[in-house]
Amino acid sequence: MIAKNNVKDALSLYFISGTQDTDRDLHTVLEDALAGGITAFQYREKGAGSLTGKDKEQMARTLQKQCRQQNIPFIVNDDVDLALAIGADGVHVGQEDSRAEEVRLQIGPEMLLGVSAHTISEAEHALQSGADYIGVGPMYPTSTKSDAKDVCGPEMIASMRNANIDLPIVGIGGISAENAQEVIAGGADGISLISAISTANDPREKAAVLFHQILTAKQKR
Ligand SMILES: Cc1ncsc1CCOP(=O)(O)O
Ligand SMILES: C=C1C=NC(C(F)(F)F)=NC1=N
Repeated sequence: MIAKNNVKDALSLYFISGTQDTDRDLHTVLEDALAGGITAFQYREKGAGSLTGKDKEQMARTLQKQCRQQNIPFIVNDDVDLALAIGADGVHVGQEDSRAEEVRLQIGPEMLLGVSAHTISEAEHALQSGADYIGVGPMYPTSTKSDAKDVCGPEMIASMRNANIDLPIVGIGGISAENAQEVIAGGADGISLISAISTANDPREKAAVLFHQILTAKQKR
């Protein structure tokens, strides 16, 4: 179980993927990304052709093992039952209905709870619901999530900080090596991304470049 006192560091370079996000074997992509220096991984199996049931559980268990070997937190998107069944380090849920409070009761105080937030009020609600971190976005246009909300940009993170929201925040949506620094400059503790790594020719190299960008941006703050 990840120590809750260094969630901000753990979220510096937060890779998210499901089998739908790459043409390669996801295990290989994750292995490369871990070698490149990602600090957290979220298994997000979503959309047409995604794994379900036992296949999904087996995939989750093998990916979790890869993360465990590197002492990297393994988070499950949405599927709380799966997260509990395999003893994941955390779950990430959307803001819809009062899901976050319910999920916190289901997972207990130890597991990490991540909540998506698109506005200051959603961020405050997530905080009250017991979230350990919030994912704010989309930072930039993205084609990875078809139902993504309007682009809010790193400015949204800055306004959350000005509203004294000091929960760990990761920016998400359309993040690449070219704009990662802006997201950190906006006040994020880390960046989370899918396609920049899942579709990279060399996921290891890409992760290393992104990690360096984040360190550089954090030193400039
Ligand atoms: C899951 C999610 N939530 C907001 S945007 C997004 C997709 C991010 O994918 P990418 O990093 O490829 O833009
Ligand atoms: C929709 C999402 C929004 N944010 C995040 C995270 F980056 F983890 F915070 N994960 C998601 N699946």
